[in-house]
Amino acid sequence: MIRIHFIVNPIAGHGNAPLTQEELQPFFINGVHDLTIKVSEYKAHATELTKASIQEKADIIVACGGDGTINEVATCLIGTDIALGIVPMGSGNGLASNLKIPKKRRKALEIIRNKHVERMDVGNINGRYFFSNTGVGFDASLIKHYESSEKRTILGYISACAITFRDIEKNEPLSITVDEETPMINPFIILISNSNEMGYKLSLTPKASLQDGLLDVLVIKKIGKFKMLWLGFLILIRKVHWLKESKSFQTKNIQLKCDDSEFFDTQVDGEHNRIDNNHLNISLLEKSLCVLTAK
Ligand SMILES: Nc1ncnc2c1ncn2[C@@H]1O[C@H](COP(=O)(O)OP(=O)(O)OP(=O)(O)O)[C@@H](O)[C@H]1O
Repeated sequence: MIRIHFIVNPIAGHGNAPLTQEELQPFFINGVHDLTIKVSEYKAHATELTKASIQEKADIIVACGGDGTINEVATCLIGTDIALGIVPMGSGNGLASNLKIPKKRRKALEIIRNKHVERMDVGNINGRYFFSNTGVGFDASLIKHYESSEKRTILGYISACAITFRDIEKNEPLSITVDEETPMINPFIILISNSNEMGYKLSLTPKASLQDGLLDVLVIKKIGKFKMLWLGFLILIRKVHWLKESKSFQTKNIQLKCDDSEFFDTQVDGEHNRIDNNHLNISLLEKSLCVLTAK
């Protein structure tokens, strides 16, 4: 018997399409697959449910949600032989896109049934894991405002974007050093990515691979508002490297240091995460997660 546990985030992707036992059963075989559905009731609950599923000897644990849900589930599976399945139900679904797991539920469930396992790299930022990307600067501020608005809708996103733009000029100067290089004052973004997709088919690190043993880093120095509009356009056409204030490179390990603050506001797989340390150590665990993908 193959024990498959589905951990469902009911609010992911605005919670419009819950997953039910009736919907799942036709894709699996009675007597071969033993299905369990668990619903996450609050932030970080998916991690508790996954730990319980590991105790219950699940063979496959499926994260049903977006990158935040995947992060909570997959964090418990690192270094185990339990395969992570994904049913993309989030808004952006960055990691699922990189893994070519379609949003069409039937196709995503077929991938789980077919059980084709690959190993992928996992990032680590000061002890916390990330699977898609992490970063400081504009994206971290945007997500912080988005989460505090409590409106997980496109309007909430637009309003968070407007507040982040407005506040950019007001921010206290923060001097940030990347590795041992010259400090930068208020860099626009420092994005460290394992995946080539950020969600919504957007990418700031199109050359990133989940299996190359490397992190792809994008650093954009402080830029003015017109340059930000130009950057927005370059993101849409996947040509961020045309911006002369940008620098991209690959590495296994990167250190960030902030001289003017005792903490970093970061985003980790699209969720705000305050790290109470003025030093960030970001590294990679090669091929440490088993994930189900299309062949
Ligand atoms: N029942 C719940 N009520 C409120 N929040 C929840 C609940 N269950 C899970 N969460 C939280 O929901 C957050 C968002 O989840 P997730 O990232 O999967 O969806 P999304 O934001 O729609 O997708 P994406 O990240 O791909 O854009 C996660 O931080 C998770 O901890």
